[in-house]
Amino acid sequence: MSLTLADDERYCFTVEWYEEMAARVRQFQFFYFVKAQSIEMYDIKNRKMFLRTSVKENNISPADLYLGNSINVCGRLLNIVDYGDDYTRRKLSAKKERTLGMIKPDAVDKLGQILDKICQKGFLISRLRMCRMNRNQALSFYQEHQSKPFLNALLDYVTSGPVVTFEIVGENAVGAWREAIGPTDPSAARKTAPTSIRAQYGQDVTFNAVHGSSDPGAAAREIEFFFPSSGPVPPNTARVGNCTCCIIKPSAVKAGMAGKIISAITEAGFQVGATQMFTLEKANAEEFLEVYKGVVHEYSAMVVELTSGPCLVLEICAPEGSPPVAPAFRELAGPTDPEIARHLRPRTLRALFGSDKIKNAIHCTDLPDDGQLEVEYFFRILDR
Ligand SMILES: Nc1ncnc2c1ncn2[C@@H]1O[C@H](COP(=O)(O)OP(=O)(O)OP(=O)(O)O)[C@@H](O)[C@H]1O
Repeated sequence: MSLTLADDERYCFTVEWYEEMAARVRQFQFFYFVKAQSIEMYDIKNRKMFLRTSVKENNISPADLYLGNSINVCGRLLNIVDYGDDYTRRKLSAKKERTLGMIKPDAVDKLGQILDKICQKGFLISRLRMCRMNRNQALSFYQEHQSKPFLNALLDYVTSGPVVTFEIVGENAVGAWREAIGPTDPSAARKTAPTSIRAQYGQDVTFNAVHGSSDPGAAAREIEFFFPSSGPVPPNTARVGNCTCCIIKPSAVKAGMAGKIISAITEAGFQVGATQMFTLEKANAEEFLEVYKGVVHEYSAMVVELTSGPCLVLEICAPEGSPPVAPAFRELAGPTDPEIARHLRPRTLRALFGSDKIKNAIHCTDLPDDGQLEVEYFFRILDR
């Protein structure tokens, strides 16, 4: 018996797409049919069907369907702005709680290890950026501690260097993340929650490595602080000096390899000057990869891969006075094809983390002179 769409479980959302050619935001009803594995979009203003496509072709799963997320459907970047019906709201809202996590300055050099641990604990990171707060911003973030005796020490601490902030989405995200980080004081954590993040990476009650929102209200406010839809945010930390660009590709992010790749990069002596999660529109991916158009016959597949989900962009830097970083980083990246890399250079990133020529774990800048340009593209032009 064939399944009609009317019998199928269906999730419905309101989504927005910024149509660049017309410079306007268009609204659609977005339908996700669970059993049929199909997607339909209905143009709200023009009251007609806009497109019908398959879930597989667009690499979208129910885990991607939550408010605030951006999904790529047929090359269009859609922002999920609201539930489209009560059934979807009831069914999905409890499963899609959000919270804010932060890696504090003393633990940012453990970024790879902490991200890996977050991933192993099964959390989904939906947005992430490295930034640096000034004192006023830190005071505003920690407004509930204005009268606490430790306020000054706390402000000194969180403004002493970059922090990495991220949004986690999932069932009971606030409580689950608080449990994962452990008690405020790392020495207590080492006794009562030895596998928690503070037990493993925290030093003392002030320098305790990570933050987690205390309740859903605080989470909403803190997410808005670091990821507002408009208005100022603490700036990203890109230095754009002796640097090169590395993109951990969507397939590697989805496979949970981002933390391990970052650890391999820092263990090889490179510094991560800045990092941010981006979900790219087709037009941006085409623009970024334009140098390969007509040169590399996998160009179209590279664009599809780069737009297939969130990627993590890193500014790779070397310590002061080092030789140009781009050629050295290309050595660590290894040959484009992971199969060749595994034969010739088995310790390179693509040999260790890539699966094929397109899903080869990372993009890295080809020509040394382009390193700054690629870093600027993400951190000066596309940032937010
Ligand atoms: N007694 C203290 N002395 C010094 N610093 C402290 C003290 N208590 C807390 N802090 C610092 O202030 C931060 C906020 O304190 P709070 O009581 O909200 O703890 P928390 O909720 O476990 O931590 P966070 O809000 O960072 O997730 C702590 O994470 C820690 O860095």
